[in-house]
Amino acid sequence: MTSRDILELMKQHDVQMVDFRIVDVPGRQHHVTVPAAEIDEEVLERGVAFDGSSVPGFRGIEESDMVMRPVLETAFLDPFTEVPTLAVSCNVYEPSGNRYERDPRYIAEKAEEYLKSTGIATNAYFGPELEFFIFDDVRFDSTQSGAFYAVDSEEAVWNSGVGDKNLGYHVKNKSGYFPVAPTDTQQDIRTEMVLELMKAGIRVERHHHEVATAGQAEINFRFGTLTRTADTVMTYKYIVRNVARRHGKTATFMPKPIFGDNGSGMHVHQSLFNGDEPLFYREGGYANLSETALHYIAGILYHAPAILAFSNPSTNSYKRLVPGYEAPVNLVFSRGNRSAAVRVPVAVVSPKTARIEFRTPDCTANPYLAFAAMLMAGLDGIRRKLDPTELGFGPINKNIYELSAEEKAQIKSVPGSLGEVLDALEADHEFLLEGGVFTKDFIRNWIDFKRNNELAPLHLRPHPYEFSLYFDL
Ligand SMILES: Nc1ncnc2c1ncn2[C@@H]1O[C@H](COP(=O)(O)OP(=O)(O)OP(=O)(O)O)[C@@H](O)[C@H]1O
Ligand SMILES: N[C@@H](CCC(=O)O)C(=O)O
Ligand SMILES: [Mg+2]
Ligand SMILES: [Mg+2]
Repeated sequence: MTSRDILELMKQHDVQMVDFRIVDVPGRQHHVTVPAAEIDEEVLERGVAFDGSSVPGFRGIEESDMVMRPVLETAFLDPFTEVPTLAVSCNVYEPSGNRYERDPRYIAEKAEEYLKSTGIATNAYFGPELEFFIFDDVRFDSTQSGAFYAVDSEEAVWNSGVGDKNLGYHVKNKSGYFPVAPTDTQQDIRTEMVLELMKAGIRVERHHHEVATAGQAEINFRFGTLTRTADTVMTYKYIVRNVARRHGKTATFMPKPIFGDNGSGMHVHQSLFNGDEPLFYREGGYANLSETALHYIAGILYHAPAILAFSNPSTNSYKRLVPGYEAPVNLVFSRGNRSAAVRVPVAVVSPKTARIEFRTPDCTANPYLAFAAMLMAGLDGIRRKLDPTELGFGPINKNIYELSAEEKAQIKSVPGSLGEVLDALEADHEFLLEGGVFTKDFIRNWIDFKRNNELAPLHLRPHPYEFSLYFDL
């Protein structure tokens, strides 16, 4: 897409505002809006200035002038604004014209460049599956679970069956995976989300209710290249949240909003291709995987404690990674098995769909950083020819939650806290520095940011559940 195409698109849709968006270091979008009358080819090329000192994770106040420059192929008509507005993702530049080293999008692009430079493959494909909850209301209730108590539509249906007003079919509370309406009350809102995603140019594959008893959803879209897929994740979250808001509801991607129910993950399917040639398939290999795929898996599992600092970067992430809720708790790989950190989907067995699924990540990840970190770990596995079995990562074909104590003792677990993974990243990050993809400054900044802004403040605050445990002691 060229600047001229954008100007043409603006004319066609009577666009009155252009919304320039960047992603901060933790993974939130920020924007600056410019009237269409101010937009010409030069502005689209040069970008717009902004104050970098106010963006979380960016630089200090002493050197705050920065520029956001649009990536034209990311443009879409924003369905949530009152006047026609074109939204576009941007790269961040220094006033000197250099790319800004802490821009997450730059790190993602560098990872793709690095992949090409290794000669291993030309493309890495990523297919993330984002799960989320749609709540009617979010309240605080320390007696329920010692946490925020979220009210969802299914529960509202359940309650509507109580009392003498509802004389019709009494809808029972949801159990199991994906029962049809009226138990599933969210089909229409998911469909509306899908239609908006499609209008924004995202190729949606399907949507469904997820396993949680409360209103949990999943909308799957087609895999793509690393940076563009991370762009899609940002647009997806924006659209999902704003369709929910349109209905007076709240969508959250928090990994474990409800104690005792399934959490929300962002499993990431991955494969490497050399041009058109898929590199992860070998008929007759374990789950029809090639040696390259096995080395890639070994790299991911070997560096998992460090990768999790990017793929599971919140204190809440570790409340999801517990047994019994389909979230992985062990660092092993397995064909078909959903209790393993790396699953090899075997339902589709063609060379083009041969892929691995890393199930650990969740949506609190900044997708640009998490995908880049996974690719770097997988490539390190390929470069060093790591063997997942020699390293003790399986394969395991049983339900890991149900292994005996002796069998479990042989298996490594995923780390249990944000503190642990930040320590792991501090000790293991050389593989991320290859090709200058991540910088030492970025990793230092990330660890300090997470420790100072999330871990330490949480540690200092009395937790609601402590009231239930200790208030009357
Ligand atoms: N070769 C490939 N490389 C990377 N991703 C791929 C490839 N082929 C398919 N995908 C993507 O993998 C994802 C598969 O999602 P799907 O929901 O089927 O996975 P699943 O793990 O079986 O589901 P769930 O975990 O919800 O049970 C989709 O985003 C799809 O586009
Ligand atoms: N919600 C589960 C995954 C369910 C699934 O396999 O789709 C998780 O936390 O990862
Ligand atoms: Mg799912
Ligand atoms: Mg999955």
